[in-house]
Amino acid sequence: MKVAHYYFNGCLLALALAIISPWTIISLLALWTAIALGLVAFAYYKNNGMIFRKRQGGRIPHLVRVLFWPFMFGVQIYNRIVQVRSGDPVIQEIEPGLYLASRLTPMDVDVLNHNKIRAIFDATAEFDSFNLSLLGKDIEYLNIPVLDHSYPDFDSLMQSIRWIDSQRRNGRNVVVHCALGRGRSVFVMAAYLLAESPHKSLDEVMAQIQSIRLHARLNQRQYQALSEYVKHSEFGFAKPPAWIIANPVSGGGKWPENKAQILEALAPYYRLTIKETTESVSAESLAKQAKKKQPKLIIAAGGDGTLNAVASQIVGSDIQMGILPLGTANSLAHALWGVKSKLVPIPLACEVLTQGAAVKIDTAQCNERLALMVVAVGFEQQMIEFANRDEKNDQGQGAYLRGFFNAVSNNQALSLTVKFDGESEQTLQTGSLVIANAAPFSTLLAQGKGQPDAQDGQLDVTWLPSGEKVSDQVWSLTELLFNGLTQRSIDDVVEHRHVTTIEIQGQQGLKYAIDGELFEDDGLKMQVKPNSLWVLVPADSTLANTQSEV
Ligand SMILES: Nc1ncnc2c1ncn2[C@@H]1O[C@H](COP(=O)(O)OP(=O)(O)OP(=O)(O)O)[C@@H](O)[C@H]1O
Repeated sequence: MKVAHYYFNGCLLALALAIISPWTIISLLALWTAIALGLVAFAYYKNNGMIFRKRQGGRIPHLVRVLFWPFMFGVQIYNRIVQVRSGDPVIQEIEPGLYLASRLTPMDVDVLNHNKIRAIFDATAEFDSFNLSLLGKDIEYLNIPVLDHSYPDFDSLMQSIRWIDSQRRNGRNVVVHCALGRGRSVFVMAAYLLAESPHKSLDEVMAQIQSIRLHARLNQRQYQALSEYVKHSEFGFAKPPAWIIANPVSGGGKWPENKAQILEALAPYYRLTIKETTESVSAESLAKQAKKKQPKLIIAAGGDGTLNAVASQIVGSDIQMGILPLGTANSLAHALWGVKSKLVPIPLACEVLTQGAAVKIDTAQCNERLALMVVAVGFEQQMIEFANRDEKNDQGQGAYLRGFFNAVSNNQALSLTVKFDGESEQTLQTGSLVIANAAPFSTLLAQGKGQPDAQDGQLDVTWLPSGEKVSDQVWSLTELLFNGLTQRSIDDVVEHRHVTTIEIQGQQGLKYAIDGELFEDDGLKMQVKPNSLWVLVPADSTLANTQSEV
C-alpha cells in the first residue's frame, strides 16, 4: 500500500506539472507519466501484476510498453544504479542446480549455458523477458507476474514452487529471477526451499540465501505473507499419502499422549490417514484396508505386536513400513535403529519417517503367521505370559524383567523334537529356545552368536541346554550377555545354529511367542523370507547401505 501511495503521489506531481507547464511538449510528457504512474498505483493498490499484460512467453504487448514507457524507463534506470552499486553478480547458485538472479539479458546467455540452466522462472511483471530462443529450443520458462516489493498470491506461489520442483525432478537446472534478485525472486526461492525442507524455518532458509546473495531480503510484508503461507495446509509439494495405524493402549497409552506432537512433525511431509485399533478392530484389518489404497507408507504406531500385525499385511509388497515405537519394549526399533531408539524414541521415529532410508529386511513365516523378530519357546514365552497387559500398564518394562526372573528361577526344562533345515530330527532338553530374525542385544536369549542380522537371509537359533540348577542358567545368560555386547561368541554352554527352516514339536503341545504375542499349537514350522519387507531406518544406519530415499 505504501508503494501505491508513492506512485499515486508521483502521479499527482506529474499531473500538476502537466497543468502548470507553459510548454506543450513538457505538459504532454508529464501527462503521459501521470497516466502511467496512476495505473501503476492502481495495480499496487490491487496487488495485481497483470496490468502489464505480460504474456506466457515473457513478452509485454507493444501498446502496453508504450503506455507505461515513462514508468519502465524510470525503473530501469533505478535498477541499473542499484545493481552497479551493490556489486551482486547477476546469477548465483543457492544450492546445486538452483540459481537466483537479477533480470536476465542476452549478455547472460553464456553463463546460463555454462551452468546448464534449462528452466527460467521469471517473477517480474514490468519487464519483457529477453529472447529465449538465444538459449536454443530446449528451454522451459514460467512467468508469474509479481509487482516489485510485493508477493504472489498463495495459488500462484504453489504453482511456482511446484513448477520449479518438477523442472528439477526432470533434471533441469533452474534459475529464479526478478529485477534485482533481491525480493520477489527471493520470496519464491525461500518458499521453494521451505517446501523442499519443511523442517527448516523461514529464518534458516533466508540465512542460507543471504550467505550467498548478500543483498537478498524480504520486506516486512513479504516476510509476514510467507510466514502465513507456510502454515497453510496446502503449502508444499504434492505430499505422498501415508497411513498411521495406532494402538491406543500400547505402552500404557503412549499414542494418545504423543499424538499431537507426532502429527505436527509428520503432517508437512505426508497426507495422513489415521486409524486407531479397538478391542474389536485389529491392526491387521486396518492394515488390510490401508493396503487396498496402495499408500507409499504405512506407519505402525504401537508395540511389537502392532508392528507385526501391520507388517503381516504388507510383507512382500512395495509398501514401506514406518515404525512409531510406542509399546513397552519396542524391540524391533531397538534392533533396527540401535540404542538411540530407547533414549529419544519419538523424535527419532519422526526423523526416520521424514528423512530416513527405506531398506529391505528379512522376515519369517511361523505356522502361517509372520515373525519379524523372535519366536520363543521356554523362558521368553513364560516371561511374556507373565507380562500381561495389566502388569505392563502397572510396571512398564519392569513387568518383562520380573517375568524373566520368574521364568529363570522356575527353570522348567522342555523336551523338544527339532529338525534344522533338511536334517534328521533330534531331541533337545532345554529351558529356552529362541529363533531370531532380528533382535536387540537386550533380547538376551537370542544372542547365541551376538546380535542377529536382519538382512543375512538366515535365522539364528539359540538354546540353553537344560541345567539342574538355576546357577547353570545364570552362567548361560552371562555368556549370552557377553555375546550380545561384544558381537562375539565364546561357544561355551549356549548352543547356536544358523538355519533357513526349523520344525519343533513339543511333548504335549507347544506354547510359543511370536514377537511378544502368545500362541499354542502341536508344534511349529518356521522359514525365513529373505528381503521381504521394506522398512524405514535412520539414513546413517549401517542397514541403509542399499537404501532408497524416503
Ligand atoms: N484398543 C485396544 N484395546 C485393547 N487392546 C488392544 C487395543 N488395540 C490393540 N489391542 C491389543 O494390543 C496388543 C498389541 O499390543 P502391542 O504389542 O502393540 O503393545 P504393547 O503390548 O504395549 O507393547 P510391547 O509389545 O512392546 O509390550 C494386541 O494383543 C491387541 O489385540
